[in-house]
Amino acid sequence: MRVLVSDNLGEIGIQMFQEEEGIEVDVKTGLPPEELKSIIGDYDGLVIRSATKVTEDLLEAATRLKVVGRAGIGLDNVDIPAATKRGIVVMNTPGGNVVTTAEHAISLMLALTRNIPRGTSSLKAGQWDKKKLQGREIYNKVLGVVGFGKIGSIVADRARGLRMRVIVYDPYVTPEQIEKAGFESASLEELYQKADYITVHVPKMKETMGLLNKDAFAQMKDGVMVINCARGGIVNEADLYDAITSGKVARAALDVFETEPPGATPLIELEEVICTPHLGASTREAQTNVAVAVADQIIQYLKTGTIINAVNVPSVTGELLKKLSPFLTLGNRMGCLQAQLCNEPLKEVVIEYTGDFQELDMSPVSTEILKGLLTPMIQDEVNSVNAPVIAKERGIKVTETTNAGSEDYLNLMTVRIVTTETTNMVSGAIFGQYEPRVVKINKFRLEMIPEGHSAIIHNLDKPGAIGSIGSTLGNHDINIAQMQVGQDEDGEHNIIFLRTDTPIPDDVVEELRNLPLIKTVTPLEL
Ligand SMILES: NC(=O)C1=CN([C@@H]2O[C@H](COP(=O)(O)OP(=O)(O)OC[C@H]3O[C@@H](n4cnc5c(N)ncnc54)[C@H](O)[C@@H]3O)[C@@H](O)[C@H]2O)C=CC1
Ligand SMILES: O=C(O)C(=O)COP(=O)(O)O
Repeated sequence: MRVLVSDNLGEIGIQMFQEEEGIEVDVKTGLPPEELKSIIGDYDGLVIRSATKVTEDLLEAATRLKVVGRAGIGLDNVDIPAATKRGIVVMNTPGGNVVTTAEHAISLMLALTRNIPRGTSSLKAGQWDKKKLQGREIYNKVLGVVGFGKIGSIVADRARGLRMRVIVYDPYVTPEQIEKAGFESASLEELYQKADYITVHVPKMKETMGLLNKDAFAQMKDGVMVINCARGGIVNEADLYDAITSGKVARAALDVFETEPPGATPLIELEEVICTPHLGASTREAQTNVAVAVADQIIQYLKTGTIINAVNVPSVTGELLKKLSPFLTLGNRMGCLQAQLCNEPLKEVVIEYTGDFQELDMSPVSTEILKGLLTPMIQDEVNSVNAPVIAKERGIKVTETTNAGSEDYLNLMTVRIVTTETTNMVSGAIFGQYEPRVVKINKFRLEMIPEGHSAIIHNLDKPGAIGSIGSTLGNHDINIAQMQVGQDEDGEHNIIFLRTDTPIPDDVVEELRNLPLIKTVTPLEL
């Protein structure tokens, strides 16, 4: 497995890759997009921070890539839908840099209020601007925190320690939760009207781009100060420039920019603006945390399939993986069996878990069923990341239900598929601890080991039918490894499941089909 680190990663993370048997790591930072594209096809894993842009164009060349790991939080530089479509897991390391980033927001607020950058540069230029650089206290001032997630809540807590009055707006956190944490919950309008300082801590998304714009500034107090340590563009830069030059906003502190690096823009050149080059997460502690986390997560995924902190696929911890492992195998085989039993356009897949599944997150098994089902049907490479997306793209409705009781089995999985022509049902269970069995195909009960070269034969339940199958295969030197006969409820028909040591060639399948008591023969590869 080869891993490429394309942005600066803490040395400890690189060492972890180097020390891992079976993993080779290359560090190539600051590559122009075309150069990165020319080498990405050689790698199974990619480690990034905010500089590398993981675009659809790059992913097109990433034929081997299995995982993108972001040493940090924001994933706005990754085309997540494009990665998902290609079956690439995208993971970040939430939590590792949140204290550091919150401390940076607080540092910027204090530096802004007390003119620290301007004091430094004027003193270095030989001046002593005491009067001009008078600041103000933050004590008892109102801080409006927009976004009460991991970083916003730490900023609120630190500001409380500085004896500020903190008000919070976050539409996805209940007022009770905000109040329980000891802060005042506010609407966005109230926050704009009351705050002396506004700091944003929301992700960059369609809904948050330009959140602080012309209309928002118009609602704010005169002389408000604005801090953006989240993402460029959440505070609209052109509108901020106008709000500062018109005197509405007194000052602003920016760590992030609409384009990075931004160059010398009119906004940055304003005396009222202080800025840092996306330093929010840049401390030794945070970079150690995120480097260790990303290296650990990527190693675990590449070596064991354990998924931690992925944003485009459910997490599967080692423990869950162990518990689910037999069901994953069974699910894949059941999907694969269904695909071969009815190869007509799929409309719907209904997955039912009956029995002792209540405590388990079965979504990875459902994905594995879809993977098994879609793989024989389509050309594209289907995997456990993109199977649900491919199903959705093809207009296949997928539903999953979990029920408590099963009459005959401790755990029963049923996959019902609805095609344009028919409905087909397959049920499976785990025997003992690990043995997958298909136990029902529509009305037929059986106990079939779903693996290898197999065939399903429908025949009339009359003497000689089974013998004729055995002799036909024998005549062609095909050894039967397992044979199971299930009887239809009407007693007239049988379903025969055969497992053979070698595949049954097409001409032999045809010969079987022509036997007098045989109705259908479906060869299977499971
Ligand atoms: N400057 C830097 O170096 C760093 C910047 N960041 C940025 O900070 C952002 C926040 O990080 P975390 O706090 O860890 O994320 P988080 O996911 O814990 O919190 C985000 C919060 O924003 C809230 N939110 C979403 N839409 C909102 C809206 N329209 N209005 C108000 N609130 C809204 C969510 O409910 C959530 O509580 C990241 O997405 C990243 O872009 C993160 C780390 C370092
Ligand atoms: O973690 C984040 O979201 C950050 O913005 C940190 O960015 P960086 O890793 O310092 O380029």
